[in-house]
Amino acid sequence: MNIGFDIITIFPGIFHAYLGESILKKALQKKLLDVKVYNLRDFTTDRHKTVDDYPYGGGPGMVMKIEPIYNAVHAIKADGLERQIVMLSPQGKIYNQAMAEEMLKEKRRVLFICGRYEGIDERVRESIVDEEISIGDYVMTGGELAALVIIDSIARLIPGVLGDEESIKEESFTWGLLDYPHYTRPPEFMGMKVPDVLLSGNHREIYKWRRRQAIRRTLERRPEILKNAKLTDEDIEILKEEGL
Ligand SMILES: Nc1nonc1C(=O)N[C@@H]1CC[C@H](O)C1
Repeated sequence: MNIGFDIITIFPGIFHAYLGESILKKALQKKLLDVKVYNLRDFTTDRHKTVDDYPYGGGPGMVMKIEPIYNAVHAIKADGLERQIVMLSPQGKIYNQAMAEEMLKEKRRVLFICGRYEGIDERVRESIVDEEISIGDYVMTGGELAALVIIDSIARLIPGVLGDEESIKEESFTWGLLDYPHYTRPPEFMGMKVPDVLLSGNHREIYKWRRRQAIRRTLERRPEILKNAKLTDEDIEILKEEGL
């Protein structure tokens, strides 16, 4: 059984739009993953379907109420499946590829609580949430994009979702490095030529060139991630040649 996602949001259409296209649409059709989207307003009890209210203590904006979220989580969990309940917020652990791989490996269903407004009543964090995740140090209008980023980056790791499983093995962060440069036809465009080695058909030389480019690019742009990279002795030689 593959990983599954439940999503609590006041904007279900955001998910239907993104998950209704391309690779993820096909993956859902092939049941390589499962995503259920719940409209938080369906778990309110008043005729206005209220999900937010004014903040105690005053201040700008509105705060998401705990009762609808509690009702939604309680109803979703009634199927008895074990879930990791994740709240998306800028105060969470910064998301990365290692977390994507870990969540996939755990295969535990993930329930996303997507915030809106100024934020969510703190008692949700205290009594319902297992983990808080942020996709970066910036503030969005809602947590929906964060949930989609996590779903997308995990789904593409599921065998059979991408056409070519090889691409996962050699991409940014899988080596623990930034990606190498990619080229396709034409071989020359406005005087810019494709590196000869890529036209040589020599797979060993092409691999070495790509590895060198990935190391060089990582050194230039993100030297801090080198310390966690899975470097071979040959890589160490390249680093020395690159002056490190
Ligand atoms: N960065 C992030 N990573 O995950 N979520 C966010 C994020 O900005 N959330 C918004 C904050 C207020 C609003 O409720 C939703």
